Amino acid sequence: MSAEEHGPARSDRPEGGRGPDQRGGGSDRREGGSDHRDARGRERGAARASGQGHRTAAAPAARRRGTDLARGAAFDVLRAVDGSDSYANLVLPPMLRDRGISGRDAAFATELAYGTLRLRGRYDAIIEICAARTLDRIEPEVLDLLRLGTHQLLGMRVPAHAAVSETVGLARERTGVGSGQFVNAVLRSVGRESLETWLEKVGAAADPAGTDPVARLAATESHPTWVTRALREALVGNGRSAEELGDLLRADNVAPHVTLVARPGLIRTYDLLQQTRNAGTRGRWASTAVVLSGGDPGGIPAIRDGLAGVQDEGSQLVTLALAAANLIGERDERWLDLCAGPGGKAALLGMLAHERGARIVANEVTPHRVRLVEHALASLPPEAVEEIRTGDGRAVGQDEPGSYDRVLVDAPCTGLGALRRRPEARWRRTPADLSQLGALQRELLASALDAVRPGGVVGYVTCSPHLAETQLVVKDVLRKRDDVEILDARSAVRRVAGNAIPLGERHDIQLWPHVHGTDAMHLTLLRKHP
Ligand SMILES: C[S@@+](CC[C@H](N)C(=O)[O-])C[C@H]1O[C@@H](n2cnc3c(N)ncnc32)[C@H](O)[C@@H]1O
Repeated sequence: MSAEEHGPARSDRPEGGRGPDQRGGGSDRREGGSDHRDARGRERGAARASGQGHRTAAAPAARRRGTDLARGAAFDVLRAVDGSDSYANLVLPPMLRDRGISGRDAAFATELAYGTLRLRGRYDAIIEICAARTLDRIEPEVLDLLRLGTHQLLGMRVPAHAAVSETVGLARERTGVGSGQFVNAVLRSVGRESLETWLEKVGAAADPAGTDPVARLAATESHPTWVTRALREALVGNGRSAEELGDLLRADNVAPHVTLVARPGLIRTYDLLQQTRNAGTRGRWASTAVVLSGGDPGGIPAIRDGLAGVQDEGSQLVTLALAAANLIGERDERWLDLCAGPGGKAALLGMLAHERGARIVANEVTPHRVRLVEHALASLPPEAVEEIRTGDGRAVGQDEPGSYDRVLVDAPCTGLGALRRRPEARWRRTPADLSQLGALQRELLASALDAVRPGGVVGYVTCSPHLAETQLVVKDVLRKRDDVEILDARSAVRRVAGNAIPLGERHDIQLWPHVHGTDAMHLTLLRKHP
């Protein structure tokens, strides 16, 4: 899972660890990865020359074994995701380690597994056409093999003969000779057309009358239709054009660069940059952000020592903005992170508080995620942290009314703003999640507003742009109270990101992957009347 996490606890990785697509061993930033591969799918030409490829002196037989192992690992990841609800980014890295898959083979396996999962919707539509049968009439294991083969053909540009023969070989090994023939026939059919032609066909199948561009985009850009419609509504509801939808969906299909946060007071951004040895550049918006062009963040000393972490720039920005918001009244000494696990924002917030002589309380409901918060805050000076506690954030407002100067509610949400980081997430979520999470989001925000002192500020944050999790939650909670005003969060964000950052007409903030290069984070700043 990513450096940040959203939604009910499903991942147990400390902030400093590698997130989805935040691994070493390669990058699948292209929609489908490198386009320079030799007959066995290895990178060559520009990709190797740029140093992305890991050079080895391995003999051809050993190389062959490497790519076979990589394809086998990608298949096993898809099976784990399908069969046991596992998360690809939690399953793949240890699998690569256990099987001794490294360097270019690890990069190949990563591209293959994550890219296939992201583009599954698109590939399923193509496979259905080529197999001339509905997907429910294909064995799940065989379907995964077809998806992997299709991604090699259309997403990774592995030469067709290698993509087909290697996948057929894997099919024979894993699912029997009969399935090998079927896989061979379907993949040959896939390989007969270009990606562009397939996108035309898939789009036409999804929108035969030519009247439903959203259904067409959902199919071609591989998002569930309900998610696609919700993202369109979110664009429009935030004053952006529905015409941007394609760009947004395409941005979701590209793995983001790993972004680091230099925790203020622990390390300067300049010094973190030095430690990246020319692999890092400054972030676009947050003064704390360093963007890596490649490599393993775990190898950077500041990450190992907890002076820096892996954190999306949007997460940094909303945290910095909460700290920059204007309070009324002098006191600014107790800050609360109501939903802190696994602790990325709490670590940044804690250091921002410390710089000002304030202290943070980090609250989290799930005990094992409290351990992650403890890990994330371990490198902070003891005087920065008042308490790390296990508790239901919904009770804090009643238990400690008016106690805090600043409160962060980074609410559990669908995570629809971080799809680029979580290869399978878009296929897991359902509209039913919205109502379950919506009730919790409202209660947590109401509790935070009770817990903040008069004149204090609450930051309501989601990693989802869905209107039902953002604007509607705030509207509903405020309908029941008259002691709160919505601040113009744009001025706080401009103070920390500069005036060039594109923001809309609204007082709340919605960031976008295709505009800001961040996750689609939402921030509303609310101040209690003094
Ligand atoms: C979006 S994540 C927070 C991410 C975190 N701020 C970070 O940057 O690392 C939401 C967290 O809220 C927690 N949570 C869910 N229900 C809660 C509740 N009732 N009270 C407190 N925390 C809750 C989840 O376990 C999850 O860890």
